[in-house]
Amino acid sequence: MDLLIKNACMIIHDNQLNAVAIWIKDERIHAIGKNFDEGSFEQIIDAKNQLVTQGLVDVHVHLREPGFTYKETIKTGSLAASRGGFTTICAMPNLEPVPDTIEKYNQVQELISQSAVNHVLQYAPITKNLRSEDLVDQAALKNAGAFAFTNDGVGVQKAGTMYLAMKEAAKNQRAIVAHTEDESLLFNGVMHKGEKADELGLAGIMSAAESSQIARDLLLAEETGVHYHVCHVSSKESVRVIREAKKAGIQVSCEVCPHHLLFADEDIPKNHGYWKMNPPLRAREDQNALIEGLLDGTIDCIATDHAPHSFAEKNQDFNHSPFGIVGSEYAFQLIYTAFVKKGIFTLAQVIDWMAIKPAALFGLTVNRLNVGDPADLAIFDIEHSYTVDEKKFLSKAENTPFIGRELFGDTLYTLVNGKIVWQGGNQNGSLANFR
Ligand SMILES: NC(=O)N[C@@H](CC(=O)O)C(=O)O
Ligand SMILES: [Zn+2]
Repeated sequence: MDLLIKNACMIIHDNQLNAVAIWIKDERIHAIGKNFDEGSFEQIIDAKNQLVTQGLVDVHVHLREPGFTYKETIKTGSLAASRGGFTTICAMPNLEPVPDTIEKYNQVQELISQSAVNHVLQYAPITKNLRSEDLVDQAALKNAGAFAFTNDGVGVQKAGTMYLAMKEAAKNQRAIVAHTEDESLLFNGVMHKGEKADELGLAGIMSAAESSQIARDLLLAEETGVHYHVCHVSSKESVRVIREAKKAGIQVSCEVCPHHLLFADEDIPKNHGYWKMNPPLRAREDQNALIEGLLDGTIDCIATDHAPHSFAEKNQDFNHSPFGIVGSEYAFQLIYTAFVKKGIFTLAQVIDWMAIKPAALFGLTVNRLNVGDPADLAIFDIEHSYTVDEKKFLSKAENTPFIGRELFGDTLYTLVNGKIVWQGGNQNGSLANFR
């Protein structure tokens, strides 16, 4: 089918292109230009006053299938991501069973091929059952399609285990993606250690629980030469050690989550599970260090850590709720509203952090808006504002502190391989200067 997106505004490397047309044919971008004969297209999308971007890429989501389908499924999680403009998402392996053998990994792949509406790439774990003991067979899982290895949800507690995993991953040319958390430094903490935790009478998690394990891993990454990627960096010390490691030539990359960029612990209004996530919201200076880290290139990309849980699980206080918040459906909109509209980030930077860099880090195929690229695209009505309404979520879950927030940038369309997988409300905004 031939589809034309006309009057598109696109940002390519800081240049804004207005009123261009994108011709999509056979799942790919066939041509980009101005004067196509509209009569020869089966479908035409008029993107007047709207922003057309490469499909967004989220390297950190939890889809919960198999094992926890009451929280989310591959179908609902991938739909939620499509609504957010994501065309590729990378799913964490803290599932039941953990896909730590080829058989179990292939079973998840089969479920993905049956029900995902966008590209879902499944991570394989670093160790069997996510425990810091036996390594998985990386070479076999790589052959089965594993694009990277992670124990997200828990840290790899033993340095020796991490070292051996990194050595193997370097050999297999795969990244080690690390949730860093030294369990001996947790002391039953449920939120960031500081005044707010004291005020709420809750046990705190010190930043060093995260940053000390990053420091350990950076030296092991140097020793092994592996590509080491750090999940959801949350503290200023973590940013500092990663910045130093990059200067020293260590092959490290990292991601930050929207909630850590938008909030600090002092913003937590009450002792409620919708504010509980791992790592926790830290101090204002940590939040500022994360923004700085993105701007100076220490932090490579933005990832949501979409972590759905049931209402009953999350509608409790900090001591009883599990960690995690959902994020797929409004991540771009949060960043656009809080940072681009205020002139802190440019749209080109955000597209880089949410579409281009995350794909490049792991060698994933991505649309770069070149002719011949897969037609993975999102169209945002950038000036249309709406309120985050959990009742409209496509995710099964609604656990997020962003409920009720006013955001700009409704997702009008998400296209995967040239096929419309999400179509939103059709409000016309006005074409502002998107940068
Ligand atoms: N981030 C969270 O708070 N929770 C995640 C695990 C994780 O990403 O660490 C989950 O699986 O629920
Ligand atoms: Zn994690």
